[in-house]
Amino acid sequence: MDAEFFADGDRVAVLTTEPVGVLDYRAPADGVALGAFVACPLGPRRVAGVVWGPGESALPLERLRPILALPDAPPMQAELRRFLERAAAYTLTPLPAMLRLATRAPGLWDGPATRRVLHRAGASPVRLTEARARVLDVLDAHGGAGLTAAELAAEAGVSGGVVRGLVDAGTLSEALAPRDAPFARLDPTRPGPDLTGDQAAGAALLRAAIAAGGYGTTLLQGVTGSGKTEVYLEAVAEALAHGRQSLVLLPEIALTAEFLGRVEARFGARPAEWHSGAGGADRRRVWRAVARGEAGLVVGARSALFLPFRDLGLVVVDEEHDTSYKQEDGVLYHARDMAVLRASVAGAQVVLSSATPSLESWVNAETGKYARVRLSSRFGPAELPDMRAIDLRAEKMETNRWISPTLARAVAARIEAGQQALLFLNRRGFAPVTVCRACGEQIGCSDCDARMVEHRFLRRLVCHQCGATRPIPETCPSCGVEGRMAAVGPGVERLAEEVAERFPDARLAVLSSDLFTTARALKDRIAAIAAGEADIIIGTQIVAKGHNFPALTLVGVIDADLGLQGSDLRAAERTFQLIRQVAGRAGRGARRGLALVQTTQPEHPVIQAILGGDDEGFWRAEASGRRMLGMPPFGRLAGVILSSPDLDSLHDFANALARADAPLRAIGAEVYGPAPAPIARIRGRHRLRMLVKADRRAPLQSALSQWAGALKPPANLRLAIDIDPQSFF
Ligand SMILES: Nc1ncnc2c1ncn2[C@@H]1O[C@H](COP(=O)(O)OP(=O)(O)OP(=O)(O)O)[C@@H](O)[C@H]1O
Ligand SMILES: [Zn+2]
Repeated sequence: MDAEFFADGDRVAVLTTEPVGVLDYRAPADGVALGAFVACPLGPRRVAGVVWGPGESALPLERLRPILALPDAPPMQAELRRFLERAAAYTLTPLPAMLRLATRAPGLWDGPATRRVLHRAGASPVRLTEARARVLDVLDAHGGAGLTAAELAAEAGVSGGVVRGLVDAGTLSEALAPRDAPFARLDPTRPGPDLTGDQAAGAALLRAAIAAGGYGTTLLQGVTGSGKTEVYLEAVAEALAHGRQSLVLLPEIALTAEFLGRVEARFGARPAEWHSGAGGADRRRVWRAVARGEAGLVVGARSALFLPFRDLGLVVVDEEHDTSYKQEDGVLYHARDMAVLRASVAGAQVVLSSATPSLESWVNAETGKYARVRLSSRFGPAELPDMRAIDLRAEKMETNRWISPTLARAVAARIEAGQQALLFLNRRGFAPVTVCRACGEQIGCSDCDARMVEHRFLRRLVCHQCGATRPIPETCPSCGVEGRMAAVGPGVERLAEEVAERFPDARLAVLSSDLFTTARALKDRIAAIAAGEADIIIGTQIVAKGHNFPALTLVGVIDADLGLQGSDLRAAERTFQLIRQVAGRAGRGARRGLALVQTTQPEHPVIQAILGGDDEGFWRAEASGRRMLGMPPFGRLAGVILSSPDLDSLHDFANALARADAPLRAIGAEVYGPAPAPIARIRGRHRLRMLVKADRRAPLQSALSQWAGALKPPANLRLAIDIDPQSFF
């Protein structure tokens, strides 16, 4: 067994966050623990690292430089170190890059500043006014941890004078405490809502799994509005009762506002929040509270998986099918898979929650690898929406109009009745294509193989690949003819224009990620919609996820065919999930909802599956198709993306790589390509793709690293390997 502590002058190996990886150093005078977060000199700089084990270099001890341990942070647990190693091996990511994900809390090294906080010191004052009682309640809710006078006054909703009065009376006294304010303790003994039979059975199963300890994964498969959140909060309660921490991953930070409120209603306090949009001080506070075990529940984005939990007992992946769980740049990882990996290392339970699970998770539940909890009806009187297709071939569509007469009538009827309607179009901007009517030229990005998208709110064309913008031209850049540039096709902004013309008195809300500069603004907008401050909501896929809009009774899908085009392996699955999810926003209140799906191919099997309600039949058909082709989850894929500004050297290297495929053939894998990527150039870099397909049990990662490691790419060429790719652009 490894030593757990290194004394003064011992030789230690430190994993740094730099590309050099592990380097040997000398333990400092006070010694240092295995896993300690340290700062170590590297040339003229000081870099972050973690003590990874005993040093192994042959350098004389006096040549090694000493390290500095991070004050008042517990060492990284063996569990997290093992997880980082296994995640690195699985995703073929260098370990230092993996460690960077686990140390992304700015200001960790700032001095241990203190702040003045108040504690209970004496008996309650004789004159216990209601305001004073509130202050004491707030302090008690924080479990004895102190708060500053200002925090206390704000949280209790009283003036500073009330707090000062309690100090003068001797009930509170001031002390110095570490700078970061503590998190209020969540109380798992508070009663939850009365669960329905299905919900109670599911909650009991999850609670028992947590009480038993150890790893396990459960698929929580319940229709939209069935109360999945209530059920997994019972699992959180059980983990809290056992003194273990929980992590709830949400696919969209706009969803956290509602979730925080529900946690507060259930446990009497708010959880810690972790996402990249949070400020540095907030992140440092969460990181430390998580490391010390003081934060019982963290809600966050996928990067929260790399937090240094003291005792992780539960990970929930809400909307587990959501595509945003796959990180598509930098370290390429899938948060759902990494959640399962981390939990298996930590001896924790995983709950994957969805109305429309990924085929991967569905198959794992079918084969018994995952347990399953089913919720087959909506909570309370709410029913699942009625779903119908609108056959666009039979509708009289005006040019440059996207709302069919049938859909327009349905919208008008809802507004008349004082209800909300949602129109869904998964396309940002005003129009996807700007074309010259004189010569047919389509305006493209100068650095990418992509058309520029008109954004009318910005009054500019935007490249959705690289973000480059330019003014909307008056004259054609190709033929020079003036005044013939035209917008072709719809985006949400154009749809909004049509809605404003057709329903001039309706209040519109357009939800598209690019229209909100801050997460706060988006959250506020969503809360306003839920409160009824809009009649018609127009949105991209951000409206499909988990929102509760009680007055919403009609969902119109503008173009159901959009996702069915192309040859993407998951086109059918994604379309099914997206349309089902967005339809699931309708009729969550007292009135039954209706979803109208505009399509030119109502007989298409995927459209039929969406309308028909035979979900299990759809997944079975998808699964058997994939099994026949040896595609995931029945076979394994790795995408290889090669990019370079220089096309010739890119081709040469890709061809050399393809010829050197012996290590891949040795495991029975097939190699396809190289071929130009569907988006053949991004930010001035040409792109080629290869695809490696292997048997489910083949040692794919080791073969890939042997293969790609044998050839040295020329300068400027980047090679990225995407294990279990979700996108193929
Ligand atoms: N047992 C219960 N008691 C009271 N309210 C409940 C109960 N179960 C569910 N609800 C309420 O029903 C609504 C839907 O529940 P919830 O949001 O948990 O569903 P969901 O399955 O997560 O939905 P979706 O998949 O669409 O996000 C919520 O407003 C929730 O508070
Ligand atoms: Zn571009």
